[in-house]
Parts: sequence; C-alpha cells; structure tokens
Amino acid sequence: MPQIPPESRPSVDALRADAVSFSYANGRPVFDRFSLRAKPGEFVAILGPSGCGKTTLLNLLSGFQQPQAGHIHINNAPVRPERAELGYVFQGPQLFPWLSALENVRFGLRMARQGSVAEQREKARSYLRLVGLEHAALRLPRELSGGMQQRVSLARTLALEPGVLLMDEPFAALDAISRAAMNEEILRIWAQLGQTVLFITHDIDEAVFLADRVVMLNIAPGGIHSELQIDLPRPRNNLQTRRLSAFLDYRNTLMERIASVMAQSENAIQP
Ligand SMILES: Nc1ncnc2c1ncn2[C@@H]1O[C@H](COP(=O)(O)OP(=O)(O)OP(=O)(O)O)[C@@H](O)[C@H]1O
Repeated sequence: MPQIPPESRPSVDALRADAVSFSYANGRPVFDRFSLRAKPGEFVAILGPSGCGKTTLLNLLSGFQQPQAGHIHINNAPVRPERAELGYVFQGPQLFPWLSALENVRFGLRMARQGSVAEQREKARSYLRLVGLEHAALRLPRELSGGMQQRVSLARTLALEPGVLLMDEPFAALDAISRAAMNEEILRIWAQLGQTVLFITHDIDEAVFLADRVVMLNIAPGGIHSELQIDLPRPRNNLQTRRLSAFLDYRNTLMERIASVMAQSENAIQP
C-alpha cells in the first residue's frame, strides 16, 4: 500500500497536546503550557538532551501520566492508556521468555479477545511476516538476536493495528548495523500502514532519516526549542538517503540546535 499523501490525509490532528503543564510530585515543572500536534500519518521525531522530558511527554501523550493543566487528545477524543488507537514500542523488547515469537505476537490479541484462536494465530503470523520473521515463528526469545526480538515486539504492537504509534528509543539497545536496518524496516512498515508516529530518540541521524518533522525540546520546562521539517525524498534507504547533501545539512542544523540547547542548560546550572 503506498504512503498516504499529505493532501489526502484527514484534517483532524491525530494527536494534540494543548497548553499541558506537568510537574512530578517532588520536582520542578517538566512542562509549562506545552503544545504539540501531529497530523494523521505524520512521522514526528522528538529530540532533546537527557532529562528534558521526552519520556514524561510520551507518558502524558499515552495517558499514563495526567497533566495538572491542559488537554491531550487522540483523534479528537481525550487520551486514555487503554484506547485501542494507541500502540507503544519501548526500548527493550519485553517479550515473555516462555512464549514463542508467534505466541508473543498473539498475546495482545488474546488479551483484547480479538477473534478465534485460529484467527489470532493467522493475524500474528501475518505481522511476523511483515517484520520479516515468519520463519522464526516457533522460536523462543532467547533463540533470537536482539534485533529479531525488537521486531517481534514491533509485530506484537502492530498486530493490534493502532493508528498512533508512540515509540520511546525503540532501537537504542541495538548495534549500529541492526539499528540502521530497523530504521529502514520501520519506514517500510509505516509506508504500508500509514500510522501517525511519535518517535523519541537521542540520535540526530536517526531522527533525520525517519521523520517528516523533528521537534527539538529545550531543557525542562522550556518546551519546544524549534522544529525542522525534513523534506528528504521517500522511500528513504540507508545507502542513498544518508549520503544526500540535504541529509547532511539537516543533520548539521540539528547538531547546532542541540549545541545551543546544551549551552543554555550549562548556563542554567551555573551558580
Ligand atoms: N518519577 C519521577 N519523579 C520525579 N522526577 C522525575 C521522575 N521521572 C523523571 N523525573 C524528572 O523529570 C525530568 C524529565 O525526565 P524524563 O525521564 O522525562 O527525561 P528524558 O528526556 O526522557 O531523559 P533521558 O533522555 O535521560 O531518558 C527530569 O528532570 C527527571 O529527573
């Protein structure tokens, strides 16, 4: 299925945070009237220095944390963690070690009581196929590499067919080669399924390679430092895209911006 062109996407924002303020019980504010929007089918990468609030933001967007002020909507309705439109992929694969790859993917479908056992197995198998792992369906997690485990975890999330995917550094634990392969893989899958993606990363190259738009966060509670639209052609691939001069320009722009955020953070902690 081709990627949904921006002009034919519905006009309602898939994800909307409006004037969100949040502090932990014992801490300083992390967000103060923070706003962010993502259009249906948009791939948004969130970049920012350690401690700026990326994980907190994902917890707020998913409804796991409640803001003290402001509103968060997914497809125009208030967010709740159990909303079926939301899917999460975390840094670690978090698979059940005693279940095969197939049964790990089927797990979410079982919990959601979607269809018969045979239908669940069929669907789980089709999502394993999508991530290139049908041949490993009966293997246990310990018989899979780290990259394969992360693919199973991705298939498990995708099998629930969420319209909005929240990804918190999903490939951070992988070696550079597996990570680059997974970057291509996620773009191939996204082009087929067309979800709205919010992808948190520390990695500037990964953000440029994947995203339609990169949102740079300030140190907390600074909110958004800046946004950068990434107009690299799609489909993107590791060999060609990463050597484009425009890719390097985007990367350098983001490097400069992150340096400015870091400089502000150093100034902020000076006595
Ligand atoms: N449970 C908590 N209780 C109190 N403060 C917290 C809690 N979790 C995070 N914080 C603080 O909130 C701020 C944002 O943390 P968060 O983990 O969201 O940042 P991050 O950008 O994801 O960091 P990293 O990139 O290092 O994972 C930090 O100052 C952190 O110390």
